[in-house]
Amino acid sequence: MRNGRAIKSLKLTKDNRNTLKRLLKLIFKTQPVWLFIAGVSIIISALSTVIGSLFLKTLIDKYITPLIHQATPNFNPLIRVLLMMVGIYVIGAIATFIYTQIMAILAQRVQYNLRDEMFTHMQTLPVKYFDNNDYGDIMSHYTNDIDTLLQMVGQSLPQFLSSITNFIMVLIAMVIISWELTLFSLAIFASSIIIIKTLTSRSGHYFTLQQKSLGDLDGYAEEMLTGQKVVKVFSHEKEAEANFDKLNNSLETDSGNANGFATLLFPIIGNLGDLLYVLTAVFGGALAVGHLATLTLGDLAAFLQLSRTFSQPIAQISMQLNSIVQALAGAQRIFALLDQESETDNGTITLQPATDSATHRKQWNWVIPKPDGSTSLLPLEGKITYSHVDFSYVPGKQILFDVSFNVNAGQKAAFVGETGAGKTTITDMLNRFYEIDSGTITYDDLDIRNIKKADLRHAMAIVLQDTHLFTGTVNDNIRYGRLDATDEEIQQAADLAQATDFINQLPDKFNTVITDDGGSLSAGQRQLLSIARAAIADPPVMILDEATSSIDTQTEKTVQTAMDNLMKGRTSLSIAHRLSTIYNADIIMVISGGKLIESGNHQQLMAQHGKYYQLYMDSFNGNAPTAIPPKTTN
Ligand SMILES: Nc1ncnc2c1ncn2[C@@H]1O[C@H](COP(=O)(O)OP(=O)(O)OP(=O)(O)O)[C@@H](O)[C@H]1O
Repeated sequence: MRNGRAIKSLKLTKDNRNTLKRLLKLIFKTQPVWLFIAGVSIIISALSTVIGSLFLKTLIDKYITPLIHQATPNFNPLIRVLLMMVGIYVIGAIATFIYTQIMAILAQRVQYNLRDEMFTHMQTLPVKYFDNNDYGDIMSHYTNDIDTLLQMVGQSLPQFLSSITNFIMVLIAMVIISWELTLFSLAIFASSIIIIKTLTSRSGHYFTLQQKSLGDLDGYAEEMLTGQKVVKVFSHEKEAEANFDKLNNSLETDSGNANGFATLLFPIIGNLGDLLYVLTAVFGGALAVGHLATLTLGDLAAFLQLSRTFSQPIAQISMQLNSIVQALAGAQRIFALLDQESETDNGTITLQPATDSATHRKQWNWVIPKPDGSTSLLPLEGKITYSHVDFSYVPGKQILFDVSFNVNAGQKAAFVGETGAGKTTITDMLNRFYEIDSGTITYDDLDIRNIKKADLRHAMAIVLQDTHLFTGTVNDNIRYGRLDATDEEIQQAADLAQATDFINQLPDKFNTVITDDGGSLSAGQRQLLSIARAAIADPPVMILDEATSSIDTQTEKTVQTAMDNLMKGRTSLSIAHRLSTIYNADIIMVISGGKLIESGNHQQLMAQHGKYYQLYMDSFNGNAPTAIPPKTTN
């Protein structure tokens, strides 16, 4: 089961209690003063209910009953106390208004902070996290989980606290009036609690299933949306629909069960309240009539009123517990994301710009700290060396075996090999998306583990097979490579990337807004923009994953020219899917099953008559050109 989906049992287990504690701490940290005011308002609101009910006893015994025996009753004292009673309830209503408003605002604040914290933390997570969790799942933290949490902090939690406070105060007031009647009510209450507990634990279980089904459905819908073209191309619409129906059905069943239980709870508990009321009235009447307890008419009326308000919080507590339990599932998933370990970085070597005094060209230096606190400088050149590199994504399933090679600054290196051989994995090791198991990788003879990750990544640019464009103008998308690039530099990068022609045909040229990951552009055009983006970053090392997507021959030529331009004067590691593009590479490395099995230039490898020779002949269906293009260097 994947991390994001690992929802644990939702009974109020230790884990759940810890989540609740952590959440309460978070709420407290957000606005302690307002939280305190809300707490006081909850107490005032509960007090007004109790005092109002107790007033009923005084009202009946001291003001109404004596009036019955008076020939000319004076209603003024009665009106006075009635007004006082109204005053008490008004104060209670104001207090309720205050705490509900405060909690609603507080909930928004908590939600805002959590979203912010989640997004900030997400930026620090290693690529591994995104490789191992699907986007739908991660997205649902920002939508469902946060929403249920908002509901909980804004409504369920304050209502729950208010119900508990009411419950305690009402209980005290009931004992003051009659301990016998209170004991009787408590006995009935205890039986209700047992029933409620059974129901809520069942419903908690179903809510967990519901959240999980929702995550599955979201994940699937997202996957189908992003892969919609592939679904259509392979005519898998029916299967996609059938799978969706399956997930939708299980969501329906799970939410049916969860909500069925939740809606079942309210009437059951409501009726328990009525039962309590009737039984208390009968029992209280019997006590009074049988003179078994000193109960006045006022006592009985106030007690019945209290027992009414006593059963209400019970009904509410159980409902609110349901929402809280449901929100805790979301909170647990959010905290699980926040607890994901950030990418660690022990690198101390950094990059620093320097201007070459002779050429006035901007250059970069590695700044290497020394034990005595001083630093030494080393020019950034772009020499890459792998020594005996082993790597596994998952422990026990090794992908790279003893990979060693050297690419000098300015050289072109190309990786070839069957699909899944490990070409992309080799290049991913250089920017430390993953850590190698053993061996070393050096950049300008510096172990990359000693270089700060941000600076290491700054020292190279990647043009991926699947380009990603952000919503924004063409300018913005190219500038993503270097945020301080001027418009003129962007123009030059676009020229280098052969992208100017097509950009000028767009409605607003460089200011045309691109949406939907550049959906309105062709695969080749998207590739050219991503080449321009890499060109503007202008690092000495380029990693190029050649596009496998079918682009027409003319565009392919343009992309190739753009790539060649990009490689000029730099070290390049390219993953070649078409052998025709790598004749003039300085080193061609043949990868098979995670091992480097042959290396050399085109002529050397052809002369070996090994795997490369075979691949080359196969790619021309045995009709390889007899004259092999001569090796050229830039
Ligand atoms: N994130 C990952 N987690 C686990 N295994 C992975 C991951 N990425 C790749 N692999 C596995 O590593 C192996 C090498 O994959 P890699 O993408 O490096 O091959 P490749 O030679 O670049 O293939 P292609 O030419 O198809 O792009 C494959 O078996 C692949 O399934």
